[in-house]
Amino acid sequence: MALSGVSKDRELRIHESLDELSTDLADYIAEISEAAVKERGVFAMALSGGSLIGLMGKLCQAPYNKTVDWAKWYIFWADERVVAKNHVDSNYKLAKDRFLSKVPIIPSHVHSINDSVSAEEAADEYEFVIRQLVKSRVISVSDISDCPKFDLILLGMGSDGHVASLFPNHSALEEKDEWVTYLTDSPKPPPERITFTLPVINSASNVAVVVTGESKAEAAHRAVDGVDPDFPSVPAGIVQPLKGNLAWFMDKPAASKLNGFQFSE
Ligand SMILES: O=C1O[C@H](COP(=O)(O)O)[C@@H](O)[C@H](O)[C@H]1O
Repeated sequence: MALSGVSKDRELRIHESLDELSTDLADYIAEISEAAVKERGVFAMALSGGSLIGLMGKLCQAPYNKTVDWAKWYIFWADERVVAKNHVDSNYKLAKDRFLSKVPIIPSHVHSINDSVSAEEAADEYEFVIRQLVKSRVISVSDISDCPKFDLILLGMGSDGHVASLFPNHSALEEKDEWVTYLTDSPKPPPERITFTLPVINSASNVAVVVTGESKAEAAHRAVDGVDPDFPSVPAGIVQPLKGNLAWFMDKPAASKLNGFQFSE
């Protein structure tokens, strides 16, 4: 790793290259899955879309393709665009093409949204599915928030600082009662989306935020370097698991505007 450090309970893992970041991310996911399978017998992970999925590519290669206990994996989406599953904008399609089709995860363990109903119905149905899987303990439950406790939630971040489909100044950010909410006016196309709410994200055992590229440096600075009344934070800055671990994976361009940290080589 190029640099590592801790800031306000966030572990910062800053890498020289995308290749190095991908290897570290694959190691991190494999370790968390192994620990979850040992402790609970299953591993429940929620994905996002975007650049994150390409950066997970090493999980499809040796040694992980042989060492990971794929049959125990359950896959969810922290956010999804309400489009057909074969649509170019579908987060499911991206994950299927680049990751799920290359590893032996059991198809019935892959829980994607219903793409043939409205965004509101898709969010309600997805929350219902998650509630059933909490009941059967495929997904654990938080002892402090009454929310599902995913073993791992993987988030990307947009250059505006959004995570999942929680955008700056959008009312979905304030949703406290639902586990899954919906948008019909996403500032980034497509407009119709479902998203995990902040209480669900912040109830996970582990959350990783994966951020690359200079276009995200300003938002990463806002999120990591904290809140100042004249310098508002962004949704990524409010991701702070109540009891879980938070790790930020960055390349150097994304980390180039961070300040105030002690890094060790
Ligand atoms: O719209 C979305 O954008 C974010 C960030 O995507 P990236 O390509 O800039 O990494 C993604 O994490 C989210 O899941 C997706 O729906």
